[in-house]
Amino acid sequence: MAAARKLLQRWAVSMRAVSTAAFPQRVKVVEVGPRDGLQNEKSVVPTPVKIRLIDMLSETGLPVIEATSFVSPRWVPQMADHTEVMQGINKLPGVSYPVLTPNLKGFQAAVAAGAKEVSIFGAASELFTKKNINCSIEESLERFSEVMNAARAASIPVRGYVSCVLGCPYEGKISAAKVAEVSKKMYSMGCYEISLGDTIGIGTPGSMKEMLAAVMKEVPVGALAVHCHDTYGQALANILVALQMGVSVVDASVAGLGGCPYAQGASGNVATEDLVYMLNGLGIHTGVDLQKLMDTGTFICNALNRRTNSKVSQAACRL
Ligand SMILES: CC(C)(COP(=O)([O-])OP(=O)([O-])OC[C@H]1O[C@@H](n2cnc3c(N)ncnc32)[C@H](O)[C@@H]1OP(=O)([O-])[O-])[C@@H](O)C(=O)NCCC(=O)NCCSC(=O)C[C@@](C)(O)CC(=O)[O-]
Repeated sequence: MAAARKLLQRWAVSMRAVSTAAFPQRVKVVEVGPRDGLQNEKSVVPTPVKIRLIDMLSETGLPVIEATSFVSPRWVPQMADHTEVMQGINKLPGVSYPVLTPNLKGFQAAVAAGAKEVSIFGAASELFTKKNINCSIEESLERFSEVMNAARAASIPVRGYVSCVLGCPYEGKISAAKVAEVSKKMYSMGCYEISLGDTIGIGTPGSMKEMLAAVMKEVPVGALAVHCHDTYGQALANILVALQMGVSVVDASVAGLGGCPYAQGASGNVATEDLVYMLNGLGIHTGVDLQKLMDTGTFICNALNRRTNSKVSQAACRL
């Protein structure tokens, strides 16, 4: 493993020959593996495994680890142990552990379990919104404003997701104007950050550029994040375009775990290991220890009895 580490560092340094003038100097990596990664697992992942995963991720230097979601256990049984997870993890100072809350009920349960930050999740597609949270876009925004009011009263920061920004499993193409409209509404409500989700990983650098250009007219780039699933192998390329356009917050999932239960066939998010490797190569600071991250990926893949989706971890295993 020490040899693998040395080689990875050497490659990362040699890659810095690439001009980095156009990129942000620092990127905040938002780890979504414990939530986005595990919500779609067929067999129930034992709560102690989830807690160990989050505790290992906390030791890697990641600043944000999305821990779980306070959604209906009938809709997403895999997240039914949200309270036990929130109360079982070792919360390190300086790391935030946001959770998903679709409505006021979820928000109240999250706060009771000790959450200090939450995320609301909307979409730029009517059909996806219906399948995912059982309401229209307009109704979802009404529910979110109740969450925002309660969060404001409790001084809890709220992140907003907009799904299907580059395509929808039910409606197909989604216009950049619609993504910009929903993003603007969620930002105006008080979300401190809007994470733009390519839920089915169908985007390309071309469609990412067009969508971001439209959204950036409505929401400051400093308040934007990208959340790229890797279904079509485009995630890193799409993220690179986002970085070039000034985005400095990127979501990722350790070992590339995951998918959305309401987006059939969608694969996991970009693997955090691959993202950190690319950012290291660009000389962009993340504060994340790649080796510890790879060890964490190995832990969760062994626990789930599956192969990692991280190309970097696959390569390191062959060294
Ligand atoms: C939003 C609901 C609850 C509406 O579901 P509903 O059935 O319309 O809700 P309802 O208000 O009619 O209530 C029905 C029952 O659910 C209960 N209920 C109501 N709310 C909650 C709650 N918060 N927690 C626990 N229970 C709840 C409520 O109390 C009631 O219980 P009953 O009286 O029948 O016993 C449901 O559709 C749901 O839970 N959906 C979650 C779907 C989900 O988690 N999807 C995955 C996350 S999104 C994603 O992955 C995309 C993202 C973020 O990663 C970005 C990207 O990739 O694009």
